[in-house]
Amino acid sequence: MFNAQQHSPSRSQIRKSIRNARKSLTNLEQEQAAKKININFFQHKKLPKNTRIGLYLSNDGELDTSYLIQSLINKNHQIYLPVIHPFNGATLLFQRYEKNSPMTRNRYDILEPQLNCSHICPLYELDYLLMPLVAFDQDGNRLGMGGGYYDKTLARYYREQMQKPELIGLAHDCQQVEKLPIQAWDVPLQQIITPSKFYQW
Ligand SMILES: Nc1nc2c(c(=O)[nH]1)N(C=O)[C@@H](CNc1ccc(C(=O)N[C@@H](CCC(=O)O)C(=O)O)cc1)CN2
Ligand SMILES: Nc1ncnc2c1ncn2[C@@H]1O[C@H](COP(=O)(O)OP(=O)(O)OP(=O)(O)O)[C@@H](O)[C@H]1O
Repeated sequence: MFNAQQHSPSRSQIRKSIRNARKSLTNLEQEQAAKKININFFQHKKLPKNTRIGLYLSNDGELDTSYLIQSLINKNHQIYLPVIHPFNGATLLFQRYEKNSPMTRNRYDILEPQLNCSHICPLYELDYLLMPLVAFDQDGNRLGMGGGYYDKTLARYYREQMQKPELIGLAHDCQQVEKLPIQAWDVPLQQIITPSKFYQW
């Protein structure tokens, strides 16, 4: 495990080192991790019918969500993916994703659904938000790609202590660090699922 306390690395140093670590995983390791996360998720979460789940399409060595998305769709749950807000460019909208949804690439070359306002779900109507992350620590703190998209999107949710959605991080085991240097706007996670562990705070 990366020992953040001993070397006191900055957020950007941790970001760089963990992004390299997850990008070095082989295709086989990624595939095995994706299958394990699928099993691990359903072992820990018993979903009522038609659960609304915010997810993401993997990029940059992130934990591959494709098996999990397929399983959730097969069980008739509703999947929503992040779309970078077309006007403010700083927060995320969550839009319904189905097998034939038209997709487009955002400014980071990540696939997102083509904006259709009638398919957007307000954040507070999602039951779960499964979030990508670069690094997490033993207190459930999350470090992302550095755009602040999730933190800005969740700012009101955190301030007003909303009940929904439940925030769950998905990560490879190698993305865990001992302690992250945190910032005032960081929104901690309630659970983190890795291929081998389930953390809850
Ligand atoms: N799969 C996935 N989708 C996501 C996120 C994510 O972390 N993962 N996001 C979570 O917020 C948002 C996108 N945020 C991102 C922020 C920075 C970079 C990135 O690659 N930055 C480059 C610099 C690119 C540039 O400025 O042109 C880099 O740091 O190398 C990617 C995504 C929305 N969708
Ligand atoms: N609630 C907020 N209000 C205003 N600015 C914010 C807020 N949250 C984050 N920011 C800004 O966004 C920038 C990036 O934040 P941070 O490094 O925490 O992103 P991240 O968590 O790594 O990325 P992401 O949430 O996109 O995965 C910071 O410079 C910060 O100024």
